[in-house]
Amino acid sequence: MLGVWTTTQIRTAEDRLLARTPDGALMRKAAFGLATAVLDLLRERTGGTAGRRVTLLVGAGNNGGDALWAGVFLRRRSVAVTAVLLNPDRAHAAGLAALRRAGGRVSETLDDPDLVVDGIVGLQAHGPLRPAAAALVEQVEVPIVAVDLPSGVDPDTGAVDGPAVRAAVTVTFGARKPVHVLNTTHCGEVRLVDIGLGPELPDPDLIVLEPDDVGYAWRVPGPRDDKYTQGVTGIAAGSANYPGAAVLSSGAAVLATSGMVRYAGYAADVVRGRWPELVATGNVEDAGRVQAWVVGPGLGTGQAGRSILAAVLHEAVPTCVDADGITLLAANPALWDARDPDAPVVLTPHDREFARIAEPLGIKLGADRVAAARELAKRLDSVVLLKGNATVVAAPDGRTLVNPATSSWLATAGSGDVLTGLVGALLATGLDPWLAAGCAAWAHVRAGELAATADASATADEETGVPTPASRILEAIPGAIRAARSAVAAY
Ligand SMILES: NC(=O)C1=CN([C@@H]2O[C@H](COP(=O)(O)OP(=O)(O)OC[C@H]3O[C@@H](n4cnc5c(N)ncnc54)[C@H](O)[C@@H]3O)[C@@H](O)[C@H]2O)[C@@H](O)CC1
Ligand SMILES: [K+]
Repeated sequence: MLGVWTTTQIRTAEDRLLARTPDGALMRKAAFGLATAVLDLLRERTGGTAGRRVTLLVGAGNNGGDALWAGVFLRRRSVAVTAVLLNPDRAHAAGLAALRRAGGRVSETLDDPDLVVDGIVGLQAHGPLRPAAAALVEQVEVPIVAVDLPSGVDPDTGAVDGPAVRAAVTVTFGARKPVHVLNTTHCGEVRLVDIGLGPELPDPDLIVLEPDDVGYAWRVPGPRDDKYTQGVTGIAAGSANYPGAAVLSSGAAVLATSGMVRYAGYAADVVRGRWPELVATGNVEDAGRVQAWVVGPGLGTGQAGRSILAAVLHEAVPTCVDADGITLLAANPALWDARDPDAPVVLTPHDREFARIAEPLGIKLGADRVAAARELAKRLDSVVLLKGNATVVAAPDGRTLVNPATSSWLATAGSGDVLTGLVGALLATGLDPWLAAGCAAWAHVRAGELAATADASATADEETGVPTPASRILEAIPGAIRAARSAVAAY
């Protein structure tokens, strides 16, 4: 499990650490780690380091100071270093003097570098890049190493509102900040340099699940288990017009766990034809006992869908409500009010569904997606899984995890139906609903990655992957589970 801390938490921890550390020591530790990453990238991109050219973009604060001190270390490895000072009067004085002594140059232009270091702004960043910085960044045609975070991106929300640095590598210090998991597109590869902050940090504000966390949580059958004891999943999805959603959600549940899956709805024949191991009936009341329901994908938003949703909520077991189920809930608050408050609910909205259900409660989905998901989770006393490039999963008690995307291939029709089936299957195993949603989101991303690359060792970025329809994501679920389970085995 990886921890993520807000900038306020980090500043407080840094102040405590600074108070018991000699002047400048932390910055030099940070800068040394930064220089190491720059050298690695230079080697990777140019085959060497000596004589290569690095330009530092230096802002007014300590972020620029880190860049200048890294320049000093780079000079010791015979790298030609140029510093462009965005605010010459306020550049970090000691760092600038040391760089000059080490033979670094100050220039007003980029000077045709092999690599650029973005030390424009760090923890104190507010709003988009200012015009002078934006103009410089726009001219850069080589890889950028961001100091602490890519300038122009909000450190706490990852939001971008105007020009911003898109880094190949981001080198951060002491602890991961929200930007590093909420906006992987602008951060690139994130490297964490230890500056001894650990003992000063409180509990993290957000967490990111790692493969072994998912592997531990994923229930597998033991010698005494049968098909019922592992949790039976019920799927109420699809309609006469949209049987596909039912096939995808049911399939994800069938592949996710070894327990039984039941289907209830208008697509029973189609679903049974595709998944013979599943037990299908026409309606929820006849489905038999399940430990968790999935309701919503492809249900339609008319009277028929409304009745199915009401029937599922009446069962009072852990339930994942998705897609049309969310739209129906938003339009029929009475259904929500009538549910058993002790039966956990996981809502899995995309942005528009989120707005439908949250806006009547006065909750707006703005730049701070974590805050919005938390607020809705609290207000509805439910787990909220807010889909997006980074998926946010908030529990009513405030626990929040982020599942960063590794590519955008999952943005495809039917992809959400697969995710819902995974959530439902994990709920049925009795897993804590917040963790169930988080593990499902992790497996979904991993399956998308496997499907897009067809290579278990690769991560799928836009350069190497191929479009991956939802049926392919579905087929890759066993590979994703295997990846999580083998991470446990390797431990
Ligand atoms: N405090 C510490 O213990 C450590 C701090 N470190 C570095 O210090 C950084 C924080 O330094 P500071 O607190 O000096 O603040 P920053 O360097 O983040 O900000 C400096 C200045 O940038 C300006 N600025 C704000 N938004 C801007 C924008 N959108 N475009 C252009 N300029 C903008 C502000 O006027 C601000 O004064 C961290 O990000 C990290 O890089 C590291 O050296 C590690 C240790
Ligand atoms: K920066």
